[in-house]
Amino acid sequence: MYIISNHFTMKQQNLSVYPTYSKNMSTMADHKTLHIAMYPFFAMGHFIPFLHISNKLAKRGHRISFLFPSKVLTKFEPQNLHPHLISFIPITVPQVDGLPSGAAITADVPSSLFPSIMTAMDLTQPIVEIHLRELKPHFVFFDFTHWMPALCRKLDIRSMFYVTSGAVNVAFLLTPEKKIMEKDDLELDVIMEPPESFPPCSIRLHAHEARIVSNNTRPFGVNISLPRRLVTSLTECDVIGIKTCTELEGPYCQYLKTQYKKEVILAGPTVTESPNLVLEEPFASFVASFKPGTLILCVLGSECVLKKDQYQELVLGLELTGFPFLAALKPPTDAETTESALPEGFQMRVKGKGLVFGGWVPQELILKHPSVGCFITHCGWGSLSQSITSPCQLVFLPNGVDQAVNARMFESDLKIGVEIKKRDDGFFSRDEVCKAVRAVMDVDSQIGKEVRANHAKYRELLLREGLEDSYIDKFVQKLLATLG
Ligand SMILES: C[C@@H]1O[C@H](OP(=O)(O)OP(=O)(O)OC[C@H]2O[C@@H](n3ccc(=O)[nH]c3=O)[C@H](O)[C@@H]2O)[C@H](O)[C@H](O)[C@H]1O
Repeated sequence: MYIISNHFTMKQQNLSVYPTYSKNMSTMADHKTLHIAMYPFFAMGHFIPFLHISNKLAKRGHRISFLFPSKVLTKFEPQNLHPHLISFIPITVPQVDGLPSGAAITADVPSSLFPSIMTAMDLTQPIVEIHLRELKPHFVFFDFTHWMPALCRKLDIRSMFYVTSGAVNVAFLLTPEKKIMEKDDLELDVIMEPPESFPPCSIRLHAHEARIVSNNTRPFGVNISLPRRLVTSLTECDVIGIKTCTELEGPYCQYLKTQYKKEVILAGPTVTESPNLVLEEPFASFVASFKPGTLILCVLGSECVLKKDQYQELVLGLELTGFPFLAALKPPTDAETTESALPEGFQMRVKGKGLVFGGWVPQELILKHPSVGCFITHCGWGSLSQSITSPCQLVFLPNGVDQAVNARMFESDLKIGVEIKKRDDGFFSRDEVCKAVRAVMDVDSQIGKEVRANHAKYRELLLREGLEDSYIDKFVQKLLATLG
């Protein structure tokens, strides 16, 4: 049972935040200018891609009303490149029993509390309805709020499930053919293998990853598991949008279109036009102190928190490589601080050539720095999108199951990087960390040459002049076509 500590009425919702543009901007008569409301799951890995697409659409004159939990709204203002077209609408999120006060997004809590973040978001449904009735957008872009399509139908608004995690993992795990909805106790080998009519690939899940999927039946938010929530969203939305491109995931997008019998619109790789920010201290001088192409950057997304033993294997593996490194790792679940989590004497040994940072680092900016020679990523789609267009070598260390599917595709299909090998129980050692890094950093080895050549090919493909624009233009045309 969840305690809702605030009762919301129209007057309590600060409706004066709406942009002062004339209402008829969103009349159907004017088909050239769309008005889109955005409401992504309360997580950095969702906010960031929704903001990217908002900037791309606003650049073409479309209006965006971005609904944000009031507590985090100001954090994103610097990334609003078109404030005259993108309005941030603060949403007062009910306090949920068990969530630390002040916690608003997944990055604020351990993964065990992610379901409560979802519950808080589910409880905003009445507030969201009030705003949508007032805003009257053409579309709502959403992802984890499976109740959004029904709410939109009631208000004569179109709904798009905007998938920020890439297509392959949704296609591998969440289609009717996979039957993940029907049976909670799917056999492991059914989960490990691609569905029957899945595009040819060498993607397979390991047993320890399949066990995570088969156990994923607990409620994620109010009375529904995450898989059921996502399949419901995919089934009931009017149109599916995906932050990807055919050059990377064409066959999987086609498969999703066949499975869900609806339009699948691709936004392209949406390489970010990050505001021209400059790398600041303490990172700027540390990163600049190394020769080009020698620094290992290790960032495991906004949510991953390792256990202390894995945390230590990872940092000791970085030390073993002999390369300088910068690792952004949240302190492990069973340790209070970074200092107490690091192995005895480690910080003295690596002083000046290794830095373990316990908080948020400007990943995109650091990735652009010439010192960076290798990026160890957890394979969240946002980080993978950035990694493909970066010149450095890639090592994959997936944490979640969708990240594991992404890692398999990038290593065994695209062949642009190497995944750190894990034991059958999912544990990885310092030696495996070192082996994977050295493999991609060795310009003379067969694997080193192969990943460099393939990575360069995809990087050139995705950075091709006009590619981004052609995807977004087509994206808008298909949105307009959906309005009929
Ligand atoms: C869709 C969902 O995104 C989630 O988000 P998560 O944050 O883990 O990963 P990214 O998508 O890489 O998003 C992370 C985003 O945060 C940025 N960043 C992160 C850490 C840091 O210290 N500094 C940064 O700048 C990074 O550059 C990227 O833009 C999960 O992956 C989930 O598997 C996936 O389905």
